[in-house]
Amino acid sequence: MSTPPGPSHNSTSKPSAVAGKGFSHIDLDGHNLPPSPAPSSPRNGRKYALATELVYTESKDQYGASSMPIYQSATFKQTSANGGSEYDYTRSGNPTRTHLERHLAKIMNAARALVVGSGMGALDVITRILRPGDEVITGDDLYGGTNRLLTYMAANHGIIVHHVDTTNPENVRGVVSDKTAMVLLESPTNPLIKIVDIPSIAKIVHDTNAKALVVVDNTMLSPMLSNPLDLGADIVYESGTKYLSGHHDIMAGVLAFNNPAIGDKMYFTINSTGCGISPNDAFLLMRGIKTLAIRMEKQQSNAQIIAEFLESHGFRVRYPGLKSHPQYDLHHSMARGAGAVLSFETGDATLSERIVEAARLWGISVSFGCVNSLISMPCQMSHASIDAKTRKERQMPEDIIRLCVGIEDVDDLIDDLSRAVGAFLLSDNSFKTATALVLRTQVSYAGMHSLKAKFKVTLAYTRGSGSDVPFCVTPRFGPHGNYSIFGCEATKPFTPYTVYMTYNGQNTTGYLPRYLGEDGKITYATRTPKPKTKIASLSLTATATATAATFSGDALVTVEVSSTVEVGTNSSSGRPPPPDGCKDGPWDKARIVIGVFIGLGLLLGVVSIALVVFFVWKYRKEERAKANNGGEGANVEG
Ligand SMILES: N[C@@H](CCSC[C@H](N)C(=O)O)C(=O)O
Repeated sequence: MSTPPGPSHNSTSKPSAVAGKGFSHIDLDGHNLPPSPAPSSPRNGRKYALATELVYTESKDQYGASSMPIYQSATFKQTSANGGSEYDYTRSGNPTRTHLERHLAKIMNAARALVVGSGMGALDVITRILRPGDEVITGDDLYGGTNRLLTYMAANHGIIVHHVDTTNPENVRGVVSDKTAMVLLESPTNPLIKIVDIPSIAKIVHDTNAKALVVVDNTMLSPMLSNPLDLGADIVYESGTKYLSGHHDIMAGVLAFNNPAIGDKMYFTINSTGCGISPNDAFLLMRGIKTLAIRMEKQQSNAQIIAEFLESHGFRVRYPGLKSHPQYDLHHSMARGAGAVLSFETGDATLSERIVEAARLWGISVSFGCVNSLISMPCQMSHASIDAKTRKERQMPEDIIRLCVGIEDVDDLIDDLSRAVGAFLLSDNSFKTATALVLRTQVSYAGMHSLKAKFKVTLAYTRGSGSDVPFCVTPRFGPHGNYSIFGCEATKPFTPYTVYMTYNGQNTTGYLPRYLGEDGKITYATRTPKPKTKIASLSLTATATATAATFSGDALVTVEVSSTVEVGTNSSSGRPPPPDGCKDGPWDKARIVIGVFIGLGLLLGVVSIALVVFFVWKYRKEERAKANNGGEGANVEG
């Protein structure tokens, strides 16, 4: 292996005098540099909790601007021909970028951070230290772009890449050697959400080869949830396009290190190749970072609810916030949260595709970390650059759907997902899953009565077109006999609102049961835009057993289901149910009448005022005209 300008690889070494020191005018290859290539981004040191540090900045702006201005300038005037100023040229450095880099170094627990134009740009800077013959060890599940760059380097630059299952550190031990120049890790991996034991791998690697660099892509967790430098990594990089900026309106890549020699090398490449972030994007990234904590908290709590929702409906969900994740403990030993990216499988790639395309609120988009929720099929999108054969070898499920959860109202997200998922689950060969949905039927009810009832439900399903076909089966009992509909059903958390139903082939939306008759008959309140009555604590659980199930084509199929419903409450909240199903009760009618009266009264008032104003105006006008006529006459005569 040839020797690039080499870092000491001592991951424990403390920051040198990089901070605050004038930049050396001799570069790593011993050349004299033009004056003042921009300096470093020394760590200011964290004093407060991370959420505080994210918004707390110290800048030496000449006017004390509380938000670091955008220095939209390519060049900087110097006080003498041989330097004298901190900046000369924005490729080398720019005050807006330096401010951002200092801030990032602080929140990433790094001695130094550097920012470039994209996450892949950051990896490019890192991998430029590799030389022909160098070996790289990386995962068998990793972001498609990373895989593409490594494959390119293997084909063109003589790098040897080993893909191993990094969830087992022993697999890394099996290939690490004195030829290993870099071990490149993701945790969680993208998109299979596998967890990698960074501290164990870092130890194995450094014990075997002190020169090998452990590099971690921390994009999925962000500094909010993890600091891989504290776990033994030598370099951490992130796509700033994602959680750090949070709005999918810029591209950015961040690199951070503790070893100053590594920092100098990375800076050398950035200055030489000109990939540093622009002042404008540096400003936007800085602004985004300030809201990282609040965004991540909301995204993460939404993700947890959504993961539980999908899991409770029988899907195989990959998310480290779920106890069922095989590496739950490992993840939480390294990170402060589970993040907001999860994936799940449907068992069929075409079905997954249809689900993704049926989503409305969830945008079909690559990337993650945005305030908006996104849905994607990695094999066709973010990881499409990994060829199908390799994907198969690496056991990447073609049907995997990746969800990147945003900050929207979680009930809306679940509604949309339920509808998208449900639109296709009750199709052809998927009935088993549909049955699972039926069995988990659980609704809440703002009722006042107690009920113990046994009943038999006949469920009819007409396969419709588009995504409006509801997915879950909810028994409906009305005064006109027992019949059934398919409705989008909430489990946990309870979604009090929309139910998508088909009854007699017609799609309609409405709410979960509001009315429970004295006779134990339940009806739905349909076509109600918002529930007027707060859903009370009463819960109704229906269990059902499917006895027959064959769906084919567009045929109407009848499924016999016997169910038991138990409801028990004496809740006194809410108003009494109307006597007959969803018909409006006396109070509803009274409210309509009162509303009409108030409306008419208001209208009458407005019209009366307008008339009075008009007549007063008319009267005054006539009076003025009369007075004017009289005056003019007098003058003429005089
Ligand atoms: N067309 C792009 C796809 C970018 S995917 C972005 C990303 N990091 C993710 O995981 O979604 C490409 O080919 O790189």
